Amino acid sequence: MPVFLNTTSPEFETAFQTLLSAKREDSPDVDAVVAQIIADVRARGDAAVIELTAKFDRLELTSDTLAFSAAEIAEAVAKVSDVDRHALELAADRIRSYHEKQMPDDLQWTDEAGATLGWRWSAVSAAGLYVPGGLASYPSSVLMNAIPAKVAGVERLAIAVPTPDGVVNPVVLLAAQLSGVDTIYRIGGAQAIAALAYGTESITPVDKITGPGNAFVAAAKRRVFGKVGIDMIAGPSEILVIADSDNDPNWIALDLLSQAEHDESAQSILITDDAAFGQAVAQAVEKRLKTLQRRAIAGASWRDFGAIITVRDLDEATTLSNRIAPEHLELCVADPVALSAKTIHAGAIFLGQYTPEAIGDYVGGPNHVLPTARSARFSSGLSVMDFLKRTTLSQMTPEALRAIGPAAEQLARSESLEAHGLSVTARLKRLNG
Ligand SMILES: NC(=O)c1ccc[n+]([C@@H]2O[C@H](COP(=O)([O-])OP(=O)(O)OC[C@H]3O[C@@H](n4cnc5c(N)ncnc54)[C@H](O)[C@@H]3O)[C@@H](O)[C@H]2O)c1
Ligand SMILES: N[C@H](CO)Cc1c[nH]c[nH+]1
Ligand SMILES: [Zn+2]
Repeated sequence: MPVFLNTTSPEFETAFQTLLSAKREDSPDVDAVVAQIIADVRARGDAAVIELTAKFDRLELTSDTLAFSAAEIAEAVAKVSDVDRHALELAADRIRSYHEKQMPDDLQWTDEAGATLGWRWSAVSAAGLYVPGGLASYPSSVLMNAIPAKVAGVERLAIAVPTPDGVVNPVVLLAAQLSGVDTIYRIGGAQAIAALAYGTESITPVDKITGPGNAFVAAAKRRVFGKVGIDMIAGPSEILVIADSDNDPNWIALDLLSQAEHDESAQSILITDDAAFGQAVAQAVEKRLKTLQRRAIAGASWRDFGAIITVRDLDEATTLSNRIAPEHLELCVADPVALSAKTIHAGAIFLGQYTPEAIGDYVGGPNHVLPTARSARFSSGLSVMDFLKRTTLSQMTPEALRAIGPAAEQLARSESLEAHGLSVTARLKRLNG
């Protein structure tokens, strides 16, 4: 059973704190293993990647087969049904047009001192997208990672997807093709991250690595950060639903289960101003769990991390929601726009009872790679900005240098950085004759 909390109870604050700090991920000591794998890939390149792929994915590769060939991709993609293709194309189109609107403008102006200032955006040259293997291999996540990169203007896009026993999801390959991915490597884990970051004889290094993965992938991303950029370390999925009693309990139960079925460590929380409605949702969840395909995973998540919180009113719901800072927030209330306006910490907000979170996972348009584990307090979901860098621009005229140079000379003196000051002084001397 999930926990049932009520804000009128004297024990509420302690129980809520426990909910917020629940440790939802096993963190086995993988870092030492990952450090060793990265060192091995750096030292031995292809040979290390090939050996580790044989060991962990039971797949024998050569330098020539690390990447799928064009013929292999075409053969796999031909197996995708028309209905799957059309759904993926619709999703890709909607994700692309949403992300196109995120592109920021360059800006330049001349200030009162006569200095021309500004900034210019440019894309990273190459990005590597990690796609988890096996059952966790989601074509939708390929679109969500690759399309913003392409919209940002990334020239070279590579994917690393492990294919345990040689098995690959053809829809993943189609998603890569639709998004404009150049190369698809059939490798995974820390060795894939190391190869993308440092390069090998057959794998050209990239500048930025994005995408989710297991503990080995996450530890490797942390370790290669600095050599390359990374997006974030994504944790287990989360959903918080705020719902009044004017909802179908069955719909809300399914929304809670939609994230619970991702992972035993996922977290689904309902906040409602009607205790009886909360009970009805809890019953609907139990009923659904009897037949859901992924009931073992969803059931464990709901039992260990699920919660139903009864509040006095919807203002109190928003206060709690901002403290939780969920990855996904559904507002199934009469005036979702008003509640949304009061929300300051959430990765993505879904307004109204006709906007299930699953729409955002696939076809809404906004990105589904979002901050988890309360990191929505200080970060945002994946966007074109993750694949862009901002370069600042400054141009002084003689008048501008005369106007602001002396202050630079003074600051250089106060920092005892003589050459700094002199580089300004030398120019001012010439200008001032
Ligand atoms: N947040 C999201 O959007 C999202 C989406 C999809 C998947 N995921 C997460 O991605 C993860 C997928 O995990 P996965 O394991 O199925 O696939 P994965 O691709 O992340 O990892 C598979 C790789 O792990 C490495 N590995 C496994 N055991 C190892 C060991 N003992 N030592 C060294 N390396 C080892 C192997 O190299 C293997 O290729 C899950 O945690 C899932 O929740 C998250
Ligand atoms: N909800 C996941 C992110 O939290 C993303 C996803 C992919 N497929 C379905 N859902
Ligand atoms: Zn999902």
